[in-house]
Amino acid sequence: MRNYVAVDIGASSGRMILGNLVEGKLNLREVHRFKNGFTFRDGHDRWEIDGLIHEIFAGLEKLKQEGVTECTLGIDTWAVDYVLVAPGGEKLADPISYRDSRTQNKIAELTSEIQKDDIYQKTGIQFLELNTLYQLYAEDQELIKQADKILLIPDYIGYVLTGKKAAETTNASTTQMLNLRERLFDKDLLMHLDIDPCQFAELTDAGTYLGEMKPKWHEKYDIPACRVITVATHDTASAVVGTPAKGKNWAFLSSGTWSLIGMELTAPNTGRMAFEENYTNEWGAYGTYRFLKNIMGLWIVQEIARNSDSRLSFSEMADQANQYPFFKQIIDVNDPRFNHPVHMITEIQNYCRETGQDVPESIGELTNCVYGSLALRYAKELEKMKRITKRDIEALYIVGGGSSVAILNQLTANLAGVTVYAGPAEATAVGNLSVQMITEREIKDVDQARDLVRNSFDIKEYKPQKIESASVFEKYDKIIRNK
Ligand SMILES: Nc1ncnc2c1ncn2[C@@H]1O[C@H](COP(=O)(O)OP(=O)(O)OP(=O)(O)O)[C@@H](O)[C@H]1O
Ligand SMILES: C[C@H](O)[C@H](O)[C@@H](O)C(=O)CO
Ligand SMILES: [Mg+2]
Repeated sequence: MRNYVAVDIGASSGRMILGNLVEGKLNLREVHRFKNGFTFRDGHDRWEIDGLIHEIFAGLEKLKQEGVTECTLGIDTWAVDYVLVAPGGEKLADPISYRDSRTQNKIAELTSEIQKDDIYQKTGIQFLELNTLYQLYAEDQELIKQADKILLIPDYIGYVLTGKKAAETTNASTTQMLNLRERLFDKDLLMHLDIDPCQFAELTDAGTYLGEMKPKWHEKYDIPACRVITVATHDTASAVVGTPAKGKNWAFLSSGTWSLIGMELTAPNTGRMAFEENYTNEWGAYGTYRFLKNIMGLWIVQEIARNSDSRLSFSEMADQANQYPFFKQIIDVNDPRFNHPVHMITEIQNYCRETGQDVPESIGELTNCVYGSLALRYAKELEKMKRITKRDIEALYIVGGGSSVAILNQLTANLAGVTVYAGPAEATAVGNLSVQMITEREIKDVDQARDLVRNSFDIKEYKPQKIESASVFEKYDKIIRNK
């Protein structure tokens, strides 16, 4: 039996999951879980990248102690953030989080120098201030000059483990610097940022063998022999691979810190409506495109938890949210004020006060407000996607931690009028493992992987129930318009 290990590090948590194929089913076992998050250091919000790498070795040591002597390993993480690597291979600084304030107003500045439409036609990527393009535009230019390589987070971790540098395409596309037609980092954008093309590693597609674990790590840690495979290293791309979809007219919602709602296309859509609605064409595994929209997601719930000292678990917060009527308060979850406020609870309360709504006080009321507002935004975006792609959507597959929120799944089904299939919560890790198994030829392709997911996990179905939604959408539109 072959051992596959997924290292899946999201913005709020990381996990290492052992996957095995046993009698036609995918067996998962969580080996190690750890917290992730950024702290304010040296003038910016920074990730503890050394700490994350230490957690990977801790998880591998646990595996070895449990008798696993060899495995393949794939790494996926959140997008856009990078490490500047010196010619000697050491990092020049701890990576800065995409939520850092350094990119505020950088889209306006850069697009006063390069037309927004030009950037979109080159890259097909949504305009978000967190994109690598604006981070590098805001970066310490001296530090960039010292960098031999600019490696995105999962590529950097792969480099530390194996000594091999790569720029995996699903994650590289999130930089908003890949040229769709040339399938290279766009020369004009690089020149505008005064970045030498060789400061990026060679573009590498998901499903490529990267290398063995460096010998020095076997001297330092008692770990299995690992062959590292470059998977779909953008966590959302792995989540899409691990989505148990079948047929054609389906959409996905990768629901975690972010809610990424989209469709898997075989060609990018950079038409006028896609541009005006700020839809993105992130590259998917195996030549697909993830036509999607970033929605602020359960980050807002995470911050409510943090503001209330996490005295309730996420499931207790969901239970309490359920005790109140939905849509009593509605917020625009994508309002930039919710990106990184000093105090999320206060921010939500101020928003409700400013829009003439009752102010939510308890954790239950606040969580209720967020869930109702998310479900409304999901339904709105599904409608937009149908108009832009001229394709019907009959099913929405919700995967990730957010798929555990039954009421959110049901509200979404009711408002969108589509059947929602929820799970697996660890779809990202499942997609990571699937690409490893395809690369090792233990399974044939993504279709077979998705069949496997359907047969291996409990996927819950939420049929749309008839609700009076017209007034809810009217209230939503009025609040969003008048905010
Ligand atoms: N049992 C639960 N009940 C309610 N909400 C839950 C539950 N479990 C997880 N969640 C929600 O899912 C979110 C975490 O989802 P997930 O684990 O997919 O995120 P992540 O992988 O850590 O981060 P990222 O989205 O960056 O990948 C939590 O913030 C919480 O809101
Ligand atoms: C910035 C986010 O990381 C990115 O947009 C999103 O796709 C993601 O990676 C969610 O984990
Ligand atoms: Mg995740």
